[in-house]
Amino acid sequence: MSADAEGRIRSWTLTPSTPRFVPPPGAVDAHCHVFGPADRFPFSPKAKYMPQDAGPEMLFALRERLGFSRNVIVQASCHGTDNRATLDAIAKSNGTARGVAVVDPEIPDEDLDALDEGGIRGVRFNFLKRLVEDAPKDRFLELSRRIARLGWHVVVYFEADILAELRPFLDAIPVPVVVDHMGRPDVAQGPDGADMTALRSYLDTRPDIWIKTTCPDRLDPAGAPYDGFVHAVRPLVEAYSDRVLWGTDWPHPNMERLLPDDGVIVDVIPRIAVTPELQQALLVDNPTRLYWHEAR
Ligand SMILES: O=C(O)c1cc(C(=O)O)oc(=O)c1
Repeated sequence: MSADAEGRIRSWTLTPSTPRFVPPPGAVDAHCHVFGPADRFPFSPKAKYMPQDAGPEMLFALRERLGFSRNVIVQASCHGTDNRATLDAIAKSNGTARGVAVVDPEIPDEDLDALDEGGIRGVRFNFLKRLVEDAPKDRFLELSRRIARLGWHVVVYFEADILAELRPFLDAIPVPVVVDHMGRPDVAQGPDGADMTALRSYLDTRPDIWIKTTCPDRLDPAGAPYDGFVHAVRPLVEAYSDRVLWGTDWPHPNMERLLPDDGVIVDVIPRIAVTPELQQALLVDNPTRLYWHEAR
């Protein structure tokens, strides 16, 4: 594990390998984060982990190395509801990054407008108890109604064992829903296992539910080259090709014990999206529709 003198943890590899796969022009890393820099953007007092700085310069250098053109920066839980680090990274991107915020559900409309101006296109609701203290469903629902006027969506992060319990809440969300890391299915169950079956039946209820086919490193206990992840996820990419997204998840919050290699993670893409058409949808067309829709 890599911790510095202050106990701040590094969860990313400093020298990722260069992937063999070359993403199509305009490819979007649609799930990544920034941490700090903490001297300008301190972490939340409620943060469940204290990472080393991983700011926009590092993110954009990685993007270059991996062959991507754009980023969607998702507010990390360690920054709580203070979105300044995410907004700062978007502002430094010259229009090549958009973001997803975490906000207090009672945020005033003017503050939502300011976030929209700063490149935010959705809000994230996190249901992982190891990351956040509470997830007030009623207040989240009210907020999801209020963001409809902005054309935003909701991003939800939950684990497979609570999908059934969350269904009434999820079904009531009146804007598009993006499911982080596919709702963390047990990929070892395979493509027809209970978790994937439950996810598919949720996806089949509405055409505006999207999934991020991300995090082989988190979801495949067998590790690289992530054969179990590929086996379980490839059929999903094929069945829902117009509503799948992909991202590195850099700087891989809480993955300090395994330090995922981003180059290896990128090389999973052509194994889950096996044709140029599927790759174009996953990496370019779908994220453009969701995050750069005004530019079409
Ligand atoms: O599984 C995680 O630990 C994790 C944490 C965060 C976050 O802290 O925001 O974001 C993610 O996408 C995944």
